[in-house]
Formats: sequence, C-alpha cells, structure tokens
Amino acid sequence: MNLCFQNPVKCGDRSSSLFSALLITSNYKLGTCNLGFNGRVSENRKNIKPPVVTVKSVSSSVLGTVEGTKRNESSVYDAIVIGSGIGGLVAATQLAVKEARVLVLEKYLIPGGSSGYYERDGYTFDVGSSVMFGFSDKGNLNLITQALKAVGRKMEVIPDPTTVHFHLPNNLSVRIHREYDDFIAELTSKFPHEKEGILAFYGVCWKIFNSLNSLELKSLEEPIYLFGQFFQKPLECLTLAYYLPQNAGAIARKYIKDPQLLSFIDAECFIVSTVNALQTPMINASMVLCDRHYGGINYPVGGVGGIAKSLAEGLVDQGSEIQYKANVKSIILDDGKAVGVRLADGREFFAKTIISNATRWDTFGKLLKGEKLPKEEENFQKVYIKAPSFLSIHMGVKAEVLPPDTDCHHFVLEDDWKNLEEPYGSIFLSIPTILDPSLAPNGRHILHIFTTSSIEDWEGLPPKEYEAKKEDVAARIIQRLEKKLFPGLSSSITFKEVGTPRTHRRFLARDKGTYGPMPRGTPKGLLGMPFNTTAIDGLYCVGDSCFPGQGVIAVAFSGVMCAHRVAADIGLEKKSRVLDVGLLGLLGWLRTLA
Ligand SMILES: NC(=O)c1ccc[n+]([C@@H]2O[C@H](COP(=O)([O-])OP(=O)(O)OC[C@H]3O[C@@H](n4cnc5c(N)ncnc54)[C@H](O)[C@@H]3O)[C@@H](O)[C@H]2O)c1
Ligand SMILES: CC(C)=CCC/C(C)=C/C=C/C(C)=C/C=C/C(C)=C/C=C/C=C(C)/C=C/C=C(C)/C=C/C=C(\C)CCC=C(C)C
Repeated sequence: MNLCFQNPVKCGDRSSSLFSALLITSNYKLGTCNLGFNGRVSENRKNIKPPVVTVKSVSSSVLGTVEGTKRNESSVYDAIVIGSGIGGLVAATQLAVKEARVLVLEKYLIPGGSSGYYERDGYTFDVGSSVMFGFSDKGNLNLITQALKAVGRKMEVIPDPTTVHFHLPNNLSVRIHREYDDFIAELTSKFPHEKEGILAFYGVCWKIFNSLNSLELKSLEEPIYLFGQFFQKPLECLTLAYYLPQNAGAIARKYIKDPQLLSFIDAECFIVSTVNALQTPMINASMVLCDRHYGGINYPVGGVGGIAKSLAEGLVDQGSEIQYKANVKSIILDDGKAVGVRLADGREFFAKTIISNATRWDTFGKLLKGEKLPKEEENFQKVYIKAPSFLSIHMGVKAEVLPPDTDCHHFVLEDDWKNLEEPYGSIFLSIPTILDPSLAPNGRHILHIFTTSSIEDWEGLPPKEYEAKKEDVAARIIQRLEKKLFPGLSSSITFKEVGTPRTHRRFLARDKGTYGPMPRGTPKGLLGMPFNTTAIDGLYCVGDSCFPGQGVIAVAFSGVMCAHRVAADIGLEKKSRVLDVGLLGLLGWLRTLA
C-alpha cells in the first residue's frame, strides 16, 4: 500500500497542475486560501486589499537582479514564510501579532509538516510524534500553549500520566511517571546503589530547566533583549552560558558509574535527539527531562494536527495569509538580498524578509541552488549531518489486544544496548487512543510504530520490490512488538499503512526524509547550532536545523526567536545596529569553536 501521509481527504495529486492551469502570466490577482483582514490590524493596514503583482516576466534570474518584475509597495509583504511546519507557523503568527503582514506558502494541502495529520477509514493519525512537550499552562516554557494563546487559541488537552514506558535490555522496564518523585522512586528501585548519582544528575537538569523557565524567551541574536536578560537574571543567564557547550553524557558520567544506568540515560536522550547522551546538548536534555514533570506531557484532544490548524486559523485572524499547494522552487535574490520567492507554477511573491522553514540543506541546496554555499553553512554541515529518517507504521487494531493499563508511549530495545542507534535497532510506539479514543472507531486503537531507517535502504527499488520490502520490514517490526508487548498483535490488525524515508522526503519535503540535524561527532553542546539569521541578507531560517534543534517545542522556540529577530530588522521591535554587529559577529565566531 502506498502511504499518503497527511492527506486529510484522500491520496491526492500533490503536483501543482491545478495552479499551473490557473496561472495567468500578467497582471493576475494572487488567490489565497483565506484573506481575513480582520482582527487586530493597525489603522494604516486596515484597508489593505489582496495584493496585485504585476509580472512582466516570470523567467527573471534567481541569482541576480530581478529584471522585468515590477514590485509595487502594496505587493510587498513584511515576511514570506516558506513552509507551515510548527517552526514556520510560530514565526508567522508571532510576526502577525506584531502587525507584520505575513504570507505563508505551504507545498502541501494542510498545515503542520511533521506535526500534521491524516485521516483514513475513521482513524485520525498523527504524522509524527504524539509526545507534546511545552503544552501545559505553567511557567515560561509552555511555548505551544503560548503560541496558540498569542493568536487567541486554546486547545483542550489530556494529561498523560506516563511520558514513556521504556522496555530495555536485561528486562529493565522503567516508566517515566508524570510525578517526578514517582519517577525517581522507580529508577532508584532499579539502581539503589546509584541513588545519589541519579539525584545529582537530574538535579543539574532541574538547575538548567529552572534557569530557562525564569527567562522571557526571545531571540538570542538580538542584543538589547539578551543583555537585558543578563542584567535582570545574571545567575540564570550565566548558568545557561556555562552549560551551553556541554553534553548530557559527560555530565551524567560525573555522577553515575553503573554502565546500565548510563545506557538508560543514553536511551532517555536518544528518544529526543536520535543520538546518545554524549552527543546530546545538556540544555536540550534538561528541557525535556524536566518539562515532562513540571508542565507534564499533554495530548491535544482531536490529535496533534489540531495545533497547526489552530495556528493557521489564528494567523488568518490576524490579517495575514496562508496558501496551500504553493511549492516554492527558488528564493529570488536582488543584489545579494533575498527579496522574494518563485513557485513551481511560476508565480512570484515579494517581501522585505524571507523565512525558510525548509531544512537548511533544502534551503541552501535547493531553494538557492547555484549560489555559493556561505561559509557559515559550510561550517554547519561540517558539524551536523542529516539524521536518518524513519520507517513508520500507522495501524488500527482491535482494542482487546492491548492489556488493561497499557501506557500511551513505549520505547523498545530488546536485547543489546549496542543496537540503540542502529537502523531498526529500537522501536518507538505511540497509542494516542489510550488518551483520546475519539481518534479511532469504537473498539479500535491506533498504533503508530516508528524506527530509524535511512533513505539509502529504500532507493533504486522498482515499485513492486519497494512495496514488498515495506511489507516485509513492517511485518518484522510488528512481530518484535508482538513478542515483547502484545501477543496476538499481527492478527488483530484492521488497518495498516507503511511509510518509509522516501515517504517522508516526498510529503515533508525534507532532504533524504531526514528527521533533523545530528552532530557528526561529539558536539560542543549547542554552541555550533546556527540561530535564525543567515549569510544572505533578508533570509532567515526556522525549524529543526536551527537552534535548539529537533522537537516540536524546540522548533516553536526557533519560531519565537526568528520572529523577534525579523521584527527588529523590519522596525517592529527595538534594535541597535552597533550592538547587532557586535553580537552577531561574536555568535558567528563562537560557532566556529564548535
Ligand atoms: N520528520 C519526522 O518524521 C518527524 C516526526 C515527528 C516530529 N518531528 C519533529 O517535527 C519538527 C519539524 O518541524 P519544522 O517546523 O522544522 O518543519 P516540518 O518539516 O515539520 O515542516 C516543514 C514544512 O515546510 C513545507 N515545505 C518544505 N519545503 C517547502 C517548499 N519548498 N515550498 C513550500 N513548502 C515547503 C513542508 O511541506 C512542511 O509542511 C522537528 O522538530 C522534528 O523533530 C519530525
Ligand atoms: C548566546 C550566548 C552565547 C549565551 C547566552 C546564554 C543564554 C541566556 C542562553 C539561553 C539559552 C536558551 C534560552 C535556550 C533555550 C533552549 C530551549 C528552549 C531548548 C528546547 C529544547 C527542546 C527539545 C530539544 C525537545 C525535543 C523533543 C523531542 C525531539 C521530542 C521527540 C519525541 C519523540 C520522538 C517521541 C518519542 C516517542 C515515543 C517513545 C513513542
């Protein structure tokens, strides 16, 4: 079966033929899905009409001056966002509430990217993760809740009592309880001789988390804000600066000696970073290892896809726009500055700033193809490689196959710790219907199973062999779960779709279907991770190939940071040119040390 990710209706034609057919090459009105110029729009923007772009020639050079393309004031947006993943949507909505005029261009039919959804046979499947950090009503780090609130949205959520149930070698079984004390009690019962080490390691995580939670989160590339935070919260900022270049594994080894416990901490890190603890930045580890107990993991009623839908609606309420089936093929440069984008169907749009939610590899390798790769991007690609993609199995099963009290999320690594980072070595499993039964027909559960897999394993196969291989690999993964967790699983399946790295590449437009950036060696914590500005004037990146990396809450933070930096650059926030030059230079230099 060919998996058609995310399509909420049916497996549809994702080509731009519809738009190509509609394309008129001169003086055409740009149709948008929704042009709701209502909401909090300033006086001088209230009467803005849908923009009219006069296009004399759609074949102007992507690399040089945009000859033959006339841009009038009203056709120029404050920002164009390429892609509507959570990173792109948060950047767009945060700018829109600052009264910027934003246009989001999404290749697919619905918003959300990896955080989208699709519906089949009465099931609503989350495309990606169902584990939502940052979705509580507490503190400063609930970035998903805050992003929705900024555009007047709130989703009903269901608290998850157990973040993950680990099933590990030597029959080590650990549940990550919502209550921190319950989790510590369970872990120390398995490793009583390491009680002090456990408390010390997770204690450092809390120190970092509490520092993060005390800050107002904005762009670390904007000096007025950053110096302001250092002035108001010097201890917390110094704590964060101290841990910025450090990794979780090295800190764990200061306190913990038991090799099996250290492997458990590797697994804790692997599920959020796809690498072991020695390669996982301590700030990121602290964020997830504590937020799950502080705000807790909360699942949105109706599925994860509702987050992106709500953000997209909120964006339109603010007077900005989103267009679907809008496949950006290139970024238009004018005298070295990013000024617009060109779509696969030939349409062009212009803006003061361009924000790419495509990965940095796609942005610089495809959307700016032919341009010399800037030094900063070369450095990024030296330090980070593309993490493998996933093989995903979305299934509907008869409810009775799950024992009572089954947890929602599981991580399975059966026999050998060495397999943790191997392709197909470990298995992630989410059963969101444990929390929200409305996602499946009565008497059924959803099982979303995923395991790391590389595109190289799936390329060059004729269609029949590709289909057969999908079935074969999926059957073996299902058998492993049947053996470890749910006897009778194979015979209880009522629906099954299998996606491969090729599916991820096709539907999420991510180079090699990558899950995100992964350090080539041992990184210096987060030091080498680029922020949002790029070497191209007017071009910004957002999403998981920006600081702080993979994860829905992480890309939400990158969206918040990006919006703040862009707002400062287009005059919607305070900025100091002199301080900017100093800070951006310093950060660029620090990255070269990573
Ligand atoms: N890849 C996965 O399987 C997976 C699974 C679970 C969670 N996640 C997490 O989701 C997060 C990713 O969020 P994100 O915001 O960085 O991005 P994203 O990949 O979720 O979204 C990017 C969006 O940009 C669109 N896009 C890309 N190129 C385009 C183009 N040229 N023109 C128009 N649209 C284009 C895509 O269709 C997609 O909707 C990461 O944190 C990742 O860890 C990923
Ligand atoms: C600048 C300089 C130099 C200095 C300064 C200092 C300072 C002030 C600093 C600051 C910093 C900051 C603020 C930072 C921040 C950070 C953050 C927010 C981070 C975050 C992070 C997050 C993350 C990483 C997340 C992630 C997550 C994830 C990935 C998830 C996933 C999940 C999954 C996959 C699921 C699983 C499942 C199963 C098991 C089934």
